Amino acid sequence: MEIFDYDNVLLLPRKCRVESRAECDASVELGGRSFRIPVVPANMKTVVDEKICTWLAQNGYFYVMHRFDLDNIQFVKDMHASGCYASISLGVKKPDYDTVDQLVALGLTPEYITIDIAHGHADSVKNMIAYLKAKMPRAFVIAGNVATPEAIIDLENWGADATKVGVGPGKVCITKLKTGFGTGGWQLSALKWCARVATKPIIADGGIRSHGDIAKSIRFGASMVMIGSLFAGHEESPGKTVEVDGELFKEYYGSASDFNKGEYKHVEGKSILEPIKGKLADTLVEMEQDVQSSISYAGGTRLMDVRKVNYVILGGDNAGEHLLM
Ligand SMILES: NC(=O)C1=CN([C@@H]2O[C@H](COP(=O)(O)OP(=O)(O)OC[C@H]3O[C@@H](n4cnc5c(N)ncnc54)[C@H](OP(=O)(O)O)[C@@H]3O)[C@@H](O)[C@H]2O)C=CC1
Ligand SMILES: Nc1nc2c(ncn2[C@@H]2O[C@H](COP(=O)(O)O)[C@@H](O)[C@H]2O)c(=O)[nH]1
Repeated sequence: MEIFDYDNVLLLPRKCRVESRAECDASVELGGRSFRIPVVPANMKTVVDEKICTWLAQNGYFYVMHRFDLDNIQFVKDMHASGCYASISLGVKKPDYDTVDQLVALGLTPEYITIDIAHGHADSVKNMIAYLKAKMPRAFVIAGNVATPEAIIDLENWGADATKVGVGPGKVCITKLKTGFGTGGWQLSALKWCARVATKPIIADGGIRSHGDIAKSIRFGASMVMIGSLFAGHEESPGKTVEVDGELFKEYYGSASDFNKGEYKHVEGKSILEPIKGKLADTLVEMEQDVQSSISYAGGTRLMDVRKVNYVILGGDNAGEHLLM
């Protein structure tokens, strides 16, 4: 198997087919809705809150609300009252089943439900998918996180409508160090490996460090990417603002960090400071423009044209040009 990651792969251009990058369509379809870009901010407490999720939904973007210290019922009610789709996260424990029961009792169905646990290739996820499919058959269920083709096959067979790939590549992740497991350092080739067997959309989660990594993820089989660190340092970001030597930063911490959990038990995340870099809306526009440029370099007009390009691996044992024959 070829092992590579975002920083040692480059995509190869094909003859341009547009006169302007504005002709390139960066939108993607997921669960029956079209979104402006194939990007979703991570469902983490220092990345999204109710206000940001509402703004994203109202402006044509996909969002997944986090599941920590949150009244999911009220959130779904508020989103629907604002005329927006509701996209929530669930775990696999008793309170998560209670949430589903309450939503059903109130006749509320979130349009998207993300089952979000560290080790998503598990019977606990199988059981939750089955419960959701029985109680809320119209909800689009995303399940994760996983790292192998076996896991993708199982999650899809268990009924997931999409899967989320990435165990340990995140910027505030310490899973690799604490457990010796994961896709940290080879997330892009893990994505490629998983995509070979996938028949439903994959969300590539974690490890995106620059906008060009979005196109690379699409090339290797993702339909969408989930990003935390690139979103955590905006003026509106929910993390605490911290001043260091006259410079402003935002706190960004892992969902499995003691900061999020409130205790030091099974900690697999840390806290860092992200420099503040302006408004979220501006970053999203820049991402859209950069994805449009990627599509134009791919010689295409639509997002999935990026899948057709060749690539090179720089350095290492797998170095070389990889041509689509
Ligand atoms: N993408 C990634 O690499 C990672 C992401 N995270 C994020 O952190 C948050 C908290 O995750 P998580 O701790 O799973 O959530 P929860 O604390 O809600 O745990 C979910 C369930 O999975 C069990 N569980 C968790 N890890 C394992 C494991 N390695 N093996 C067996 N069972 C396990 C837990 O039991 P018990 O606690 O008793 O073991 C619990 O029953 C989530 O948002 C998750 O996405 C966390 C780590 C890695
Ligand atoms: N191993 C851990 N992974 C975590 C934790 N909290 C979140 N995450 C994952 O990271 C991505 C975001 O990655 P980034 O590189 O874009 O910053 C997020 O979507 C989760 O999958 C954690 O505590 N430990």
